[in-house]
Amino acid sequence: MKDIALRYTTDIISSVAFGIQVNSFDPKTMQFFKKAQKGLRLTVFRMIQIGLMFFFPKFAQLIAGKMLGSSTDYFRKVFWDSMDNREMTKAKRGDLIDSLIDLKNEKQENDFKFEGDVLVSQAGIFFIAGRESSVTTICFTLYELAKQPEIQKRVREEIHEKLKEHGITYDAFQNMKYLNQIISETLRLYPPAPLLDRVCVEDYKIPGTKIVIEKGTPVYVALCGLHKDPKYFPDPLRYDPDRFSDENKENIKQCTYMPFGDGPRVCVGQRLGLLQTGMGLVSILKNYEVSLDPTYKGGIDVLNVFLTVPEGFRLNLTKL
Ligand code: HEM
Repeated sequence: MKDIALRYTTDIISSVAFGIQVNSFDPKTMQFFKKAQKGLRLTVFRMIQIGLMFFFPKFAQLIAGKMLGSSTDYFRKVFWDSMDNREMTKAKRGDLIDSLIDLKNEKQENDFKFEGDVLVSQAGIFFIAGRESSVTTICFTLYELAKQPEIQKRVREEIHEKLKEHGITYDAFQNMKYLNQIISETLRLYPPAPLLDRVCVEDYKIPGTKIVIEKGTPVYVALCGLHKDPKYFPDPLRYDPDRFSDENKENIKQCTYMPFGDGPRVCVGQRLGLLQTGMGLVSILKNYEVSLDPTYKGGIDVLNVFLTVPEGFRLNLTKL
């Protein structure tokens, strides 16, 4: 299941970030997917590196590896081929490549210049941040729906009704209220990027305590703890999409639910992330009933810095 979801999001994000069409399901055209899998493979070294980037960013620079691992040269070439081709043809696709060409050609005002690998890494971070987060959301949603067939039945009815009204369109997804509630509830229990990192910009006294967080102190927000705090989400371990119904979501306190972060550094791909997660789920749920595989034990990948399903994640799909 994770493999299918990865191929699906790879095809979408490669289009958005690198401006190219790939088909990761076709053995003849899956080189891009294979290179992504190889470059982004989570080795112990890579996990240490990601951990250092979060907790000791200065130290991480000393042992900096390449963001796209051993596939960096491949992705660099794909990126520049796409940029050069776009500049030559002057075509516009409304994707990241269009924006990066504009940035590159603008007058560069200060010390930070949009050139060379700085440009490549914008596509790289989009690709990394946008691919696996939706895969995680798709997988955990299907897992929860397999555990709760009545929720699955209700959302499937909605999907069929809205597809009949609107076809597979953005409007259809916008109108699938229950599906959107389901995705929100999955992101509460399983936030794919479970740690927000900030640096305190001025001394701050925590109200009602004597504790002062000094300017310059790194601050980490652990989303799993926040999203499962019974003060904000009663019976927090229960998967209940109705927490996000129109009436109930009014009661969610600001900054207690932040699967996409918050403030000026909020996730730039939030809408796309929701859309690709939603459409992935629609494609599966409209045609397949999802049930638990008795050999699969559940849980999360405990070795990963990000929150994701463990190795061997599997579900049964039955064609309707
Ligand atoms: C379900 C899907 C997604 C989730 C849950 C998610 C979550 C997050 C979170 C929590 C952050 C940190 C925000 C903060 O610090 O306040 C973030 C940053 C970011 N996200 Fe997403 N994201 C998703 C999808 C996407 C997609 C589809 C893209 C792009 C195509 C994307 C691109 C980015 C980028 C570029 C950053 C900033 C990274 C940086 O500051 O270095 N995300 N995302």
